[in-house]
Amino acid sequence: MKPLRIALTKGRLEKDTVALFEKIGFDCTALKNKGRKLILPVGGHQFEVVLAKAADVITYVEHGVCDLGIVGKDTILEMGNSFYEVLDLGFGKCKFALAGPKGTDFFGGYSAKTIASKYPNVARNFFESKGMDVRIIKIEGSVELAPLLGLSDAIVDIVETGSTLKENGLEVIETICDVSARLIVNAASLKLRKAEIEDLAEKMDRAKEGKL
Ligand SMILES: Nc1ncnc2c1ncn2[C@@H]1O[C@H](COP(=O)(O)OP(=O)(O)OP(=O)(O)O)[C@@H](O)[C@H]1O
Ligand SMILES: O=P(O)(O)OC[C@H]1O[C@H](OP(=O)(O)OP(=O)(O)O)[C@H](O)[C@@H]1O
Repeated sequence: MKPLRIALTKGRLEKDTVALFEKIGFDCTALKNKGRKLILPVGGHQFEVVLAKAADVITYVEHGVCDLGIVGKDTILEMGNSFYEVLDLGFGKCKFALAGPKGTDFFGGYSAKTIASKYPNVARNFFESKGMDVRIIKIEGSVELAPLLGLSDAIVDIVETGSTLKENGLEVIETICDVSARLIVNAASLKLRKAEIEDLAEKMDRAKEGKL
């Protein structure tokens, strides 16, 4: 049987994923000593971990070239989902928030607002749910710069500790929703390799709860 292929978001979610796999008892030596290699065996040759950017994790799972993926809820909310989200992994915890310059009355006044975000769809849905018409500008990173430079009135972005906002004179105006890492599964894989996938998800769930 070929290994189950798991797309894993490079960066912040890697360490916690390795810790969870090791709690289950999967050998992560190759993943921990990966160098520049992008496809690594985990748990002997039971699994193959593919290291990818967050949005690409979803693309690979949707197209079925990876059976499973580990990705933040932020990326799922932004990109939509034609896959199954089977488990909240309980790490990579942060929030989506609307934030702006400290002390400004964002919802006061009648002028049309401009919002900068790396997550334009999340921002659009948030303002649509409020019945507010805003202009949204897509920014690729360090979104906090946009209001500081006068490009936008506010931002929709991830907040974890709040340090980036604080150090740049910004504050949360409204929290939008919680974000954490999720286990996602390709629809066909879930049918064809149901037992293996359910077994893995159950192990990850138990390890997360400290029951292994
Ligand atoms: N400050 C944060 N605190 C906690 N989790 C975060 C934080 N920022 C991002 N995340 C989560 O970790 C995931 C990966 O973030 P990471 O910063 O590693 O890469 P990225 O922001 O998607 O892309 P880039 O490589 O361009 O920085 C995010 O999609 C989100 O779910
Ligand atoms: O509340 P904090 O703990 O300060 O974390 C929030 C920051 O972390 C993320 O940025 P990241 O470091 O991923 O860089 P980016 O802005 O380039 O995406 C996010 O976009 C915020 O800027």
